[in-house]
Amino acid sequence: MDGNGLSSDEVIAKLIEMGFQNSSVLEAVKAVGPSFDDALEYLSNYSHRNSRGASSSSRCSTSNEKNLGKRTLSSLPSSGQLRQSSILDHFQSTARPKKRRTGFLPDALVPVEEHKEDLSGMHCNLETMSELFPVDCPWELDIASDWEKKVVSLLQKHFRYSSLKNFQKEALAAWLAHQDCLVLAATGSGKSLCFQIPALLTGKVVVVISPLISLMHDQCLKLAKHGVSACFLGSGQPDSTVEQKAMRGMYSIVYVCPETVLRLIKPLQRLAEGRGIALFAIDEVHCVSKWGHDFRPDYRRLSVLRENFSACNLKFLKYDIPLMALTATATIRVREDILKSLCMSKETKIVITSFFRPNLRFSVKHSRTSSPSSYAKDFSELIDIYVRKRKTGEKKQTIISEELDDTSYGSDSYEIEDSYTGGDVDEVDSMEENGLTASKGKEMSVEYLENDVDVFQSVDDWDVAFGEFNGQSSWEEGDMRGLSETIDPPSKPEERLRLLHEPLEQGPTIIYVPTRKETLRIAKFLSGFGVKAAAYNASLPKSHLRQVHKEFHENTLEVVVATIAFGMGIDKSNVRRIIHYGWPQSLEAYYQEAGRAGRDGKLADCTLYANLTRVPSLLPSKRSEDQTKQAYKMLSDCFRYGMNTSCCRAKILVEYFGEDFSYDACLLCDLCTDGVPQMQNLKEEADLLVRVIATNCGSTFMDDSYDDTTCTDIKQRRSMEMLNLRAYVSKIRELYQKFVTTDLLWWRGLARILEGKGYIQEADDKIHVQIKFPEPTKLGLAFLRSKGDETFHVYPEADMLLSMNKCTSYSTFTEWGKGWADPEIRRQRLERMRQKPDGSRGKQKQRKSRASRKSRSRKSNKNNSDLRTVRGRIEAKLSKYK
Ligand SMILES: Nc1ncnc2c1ncn2[C@@H]1O[C@H](COP(=O)(O)OP(=O)(O)OP(=O)(O)O)[C@@H](O)[C@H]1O
Ligand SMILES: [Mg+2]
Repeated sequence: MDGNGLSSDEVIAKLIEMGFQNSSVLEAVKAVGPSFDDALEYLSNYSHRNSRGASSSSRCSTSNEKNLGKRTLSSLPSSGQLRQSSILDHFQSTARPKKRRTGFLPDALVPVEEHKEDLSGMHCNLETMSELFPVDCPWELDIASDWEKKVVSLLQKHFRYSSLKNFQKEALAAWLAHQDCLVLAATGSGKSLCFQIPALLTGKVVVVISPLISLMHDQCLKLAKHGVSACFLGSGQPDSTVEQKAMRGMYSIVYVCPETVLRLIKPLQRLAEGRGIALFAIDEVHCVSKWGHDFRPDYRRLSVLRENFSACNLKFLKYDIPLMALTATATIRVREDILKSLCMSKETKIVITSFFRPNLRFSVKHSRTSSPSSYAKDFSELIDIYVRKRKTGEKKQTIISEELDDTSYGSDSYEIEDSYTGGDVDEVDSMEENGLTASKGKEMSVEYLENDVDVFQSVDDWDVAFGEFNGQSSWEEGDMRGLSETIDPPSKPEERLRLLHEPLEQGPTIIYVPTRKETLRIAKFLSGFGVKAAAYNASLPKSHLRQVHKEFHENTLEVVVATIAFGMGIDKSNVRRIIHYGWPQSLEAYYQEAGRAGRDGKLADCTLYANLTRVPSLLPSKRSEDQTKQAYKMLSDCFRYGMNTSCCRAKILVEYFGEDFSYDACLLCDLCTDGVPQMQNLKEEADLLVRVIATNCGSTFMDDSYDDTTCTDIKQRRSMEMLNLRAYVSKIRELYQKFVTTDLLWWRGLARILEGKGYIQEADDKIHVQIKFPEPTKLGLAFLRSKGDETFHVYPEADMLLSMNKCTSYSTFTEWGKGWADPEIRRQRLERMRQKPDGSRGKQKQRKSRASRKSRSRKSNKNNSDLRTVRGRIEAKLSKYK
């Protein structure tokens, strides 16, 4: 320390800052010791000595002199050995011995301190880089002191955000402490920033593992806008040089799919030794788990990251490179699986925020969701909203309403109107007819897809022309506008109540459907009414998908009708409606997709239209036995969510993810606003159902000693005797006249309620979405024996309410149908049919059904030939691009 309390390093740095040459300063300190005043005096004398007889080589170049500006203070030596201060000098003077490295400075390096900014955009070799950000240099010490301040300045500079959110702070603090971190935060909460900031803060590279190329592409584009260089690698990357450049450290953020990261272990190790890797971020990490909704086997192999990037394997590392795993949809079981599968450290910091999205308004509606007549009923409001916005003409409005009111509306009966006002009518024709309006382009029109479920896309689902994104200057006018509109979602109950009275703002809609075919059918239907709608599913041409993405982000599209292929991570702030048209496959998928709505914090609607009279059964086609079981379990949870009539929807959703919902109710969902149905005392019915089941299962079940978990011999026997719920309901109808007309749908709801109470359970080894082979439990038998309690008050569930509603239009529950379930009515009807003198009615019926079979087959032939024509057209068009 010198007399001013400065260390020798600080004395050196200060003198260099003042503009003295590096070598002179070192010589001065060597000569007079670490004293600032003495060294300054020495340098002054040195200057005089030199001005008298120094060689020109020791003088600073004249070009620097003119740059000195204010720095050439009168108090400082005015001679030529002073030169402009450079951060490189400072680092060189204090840096450790150089290591040999190759590579480039990142093209959009964004150093923290102001003076480092001079370097952005510059290309120099990595030797300089390693001086700036030496791998084993304790940059963390430098950053740790006031990292929050530095982050805020980066946030403002690049993203125009004023501060970090608490969970983002926590995640960054864990990373600074070299800890692994699992971030569980709601959709749209800003998880990406947790792994983007470390790249900006350190100048090292952040490697992000992401499941979809479309998602990587989206994020790279955004980063480029924010002035951060990024690229993605993988089979979707057409430019082979991008990978080499990335491995030499030219991009701050490198997105890779799991397959690629596994292939690139060695180059990544070299990158870690060169520019350095600040962090491995595993986004959408629920894909690791078999118990999650979107399992990707390659995600499980990511445990190699821990092995290959630990300090004990890579000697140049002081600490293991931290892992940061992020998701918005992980149940407790999935979380445990993630930690274990990725070999995350025992000290992994778990950062968890509420999964609650207070500005989302959830509701469930019954719909057959199967034909244009249901589309007409369910989408009339949507069509009105979008078409009214553009077309003020009364005529059009009337036409739409008339058409939509016609519930007998057949699949072939609607006319395609001019629609798609933004485009040239000629260009729209066949595309619109086929629901592919996105690209205005003449790409293709299809109705050729099988009824496929999009399970998941392979990582190379997306081909893009360019995979590198150079950070360009941030913030165009439009972006700024977008940002200023983002608000904090209402967390206080009174704020949420206020939302109730606000209309939805304008913005796009995403309709999620289970099958690829439906994406086309619904997009076609909506386009027919003039809505700018487009289909999106994994089997459509990449060029079309790209176009949909583009137009969706540019607000040119009003509605995207998609399978789950258009889900994870999509970050568009003003999506106002998410419609699920048909049962989703899990609540995780549902919440993930619903999470695309209202990311600007404003009110948004999430509506599930599902056929509440049918038990869903559509499952992914490729799955193991284990996965099948899990898939049924998840589908079952989803079904129960739809059937629920008594508990706030948001509460069910967040509790599904293991969160204690602290708000009681969201105040916005259909059940919070419309209220719950009246409770009913179903003691008699419940008693009856449990009794009939218990009686059939054998007298042992009525025995006091029965234990539903341990009695294996009974269980073996019962598999022989298993009756399904339908059979029990028939028995009840046979035995009790009173219940002859109570349909199966109603009993199905009651069975679920009894199962929920623990009175009956599934006897089958398989998992069923709805209890199928009921057997009584010990609790159920106790319920039968209980004499005192004569009430069993419950809320009827959605299917029970539907069956009680006489106006139900679905055929399975018509009086005619019900009649056949009644043995007496059935006997009478059969008798009457036999008695017809010439069986005329029977013949007439046969004729009718033959005619309808013929017409069906004609239709299907026509469809097939249409299909062939369309396919031909598509192939012809696609061949042009080959
Ligand atoms: N600190 C912040 N201040 C203000 N807005 C922020 C902040 N961090 C993130 N955001 C906003 O949050 C939006 C969503 O961010 P991001 O895409 O990272 O969400 P996510 O949590 O990854 O969601 P998902 O789970 O759906 O992928 C961003 O577009 C941005 O506008
Ligand atoms: Mg995300």
